[in-house]
Amino acid sequence: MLQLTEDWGEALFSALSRAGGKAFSNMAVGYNNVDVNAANKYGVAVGNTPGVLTETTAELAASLSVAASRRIVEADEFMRAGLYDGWLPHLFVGNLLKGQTVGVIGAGRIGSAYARMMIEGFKMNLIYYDLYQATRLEKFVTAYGEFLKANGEQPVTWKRAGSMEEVLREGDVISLHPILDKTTYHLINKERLSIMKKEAILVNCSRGPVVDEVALVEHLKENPMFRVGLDVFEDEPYMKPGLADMKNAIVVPHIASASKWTREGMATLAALNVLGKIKGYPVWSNPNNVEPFLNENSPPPAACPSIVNAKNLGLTASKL
Ligand SMILES: NC(=O)c1ccc[n+]([C@@H]2O[C@H](COP(=O)([O-])OP(=O)(O)OC[C@H]3O[C@@H](n4cnc5c(N)ncnc54)[C@H](O)[C@@H]3O)[C@@H](O)[C@H]2O)c1
Ligand SMILES: O=C(O)[C@H](O)CO
Repeated sequence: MLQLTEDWGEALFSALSRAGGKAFSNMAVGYNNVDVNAANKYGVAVGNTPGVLTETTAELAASLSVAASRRIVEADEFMRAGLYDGWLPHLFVGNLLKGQTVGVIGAGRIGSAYARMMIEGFKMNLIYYDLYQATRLEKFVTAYGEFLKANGEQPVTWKRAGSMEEVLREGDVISLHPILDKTTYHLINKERLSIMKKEAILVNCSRGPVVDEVALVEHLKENPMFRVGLDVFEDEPYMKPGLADMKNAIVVPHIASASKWTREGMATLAALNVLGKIKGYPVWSNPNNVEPFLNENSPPPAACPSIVNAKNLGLTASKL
């Protein structure tokens, strides 16, 4: 069972295979640190831990969105520094979320859960960009909009953007939730930052290299009302020079999945991926529904919860 901080490629899979190893599992849903082709070459099953961190990660992205919008960290520092001198109309004025547009790039499990939180919680309108249509999310927003309308409130709306640029131009709060691969590396760069609203909020709880962090630091310097909430960084555990000095950045150390329930669930799923393979179990048919593996009151199904290269290795699917 491995951490996302370790890069697994040809040399390690070859060594694992020589040592008789048949399975490997990241204790993470993202597996950009794993060369799956190399694992395929040596017949090693690669596990990950989907689903169990969806809500926890989305909650952190929502927290960063609110904290950045309302300048909570800056205000906390100000208060602790003994600088508060009494109420003032212009003290830490931030952005109202209600009625604004939330932009989601990568509307998969976590992106969709985050979108729902911002829509249900703050009655924001949605614009999203993904390679695939997020049908369930669209249906939810439509139904919620109708519910609000029936109650005499302004309905929320959704739009699937034809391009990422459309989201960047229209979003007031934009949260990044794609996988990291070559199509999403430096997806947010100097040019794309320049088309965002001057007072927009950008949140990244996906992977650091999705954002060109050097360009971001420059943008933060030039646009003091542009704010970011970052859980992940290009060169973890380091930040690019200048980022730590920016008042308009909130930075936390890759804790998006750090709730007790989720971390225990991730450990359980990663262990069951490896154990299941050793026992010769088939692969669970729906890695988006891993709940049966997490029930403390009943034994887990006789299956590997999530093997990303199951098809490549010709592993059988569970009939459970
Ligand atoms: N910060 C953290 O602690 C933390 C926790 C969990 C997950 N993550 C990251 O979040 C990622 C997403 O997790 P998930 O469970 O929602 O995965 P997911 O597979 O359900 O969602 C990823 C979405 O990204 C979309 N996508 C892929 N390439 C894209 C592109 N070029 N442009 C736009 N969209 C694209 C996919 O179509 C998919 O809908 C993980 O891969 C991981 O890297 C980080
Ligand atoms: O991909 C993941 O699961 C995270 O980055 C760690 O929770």
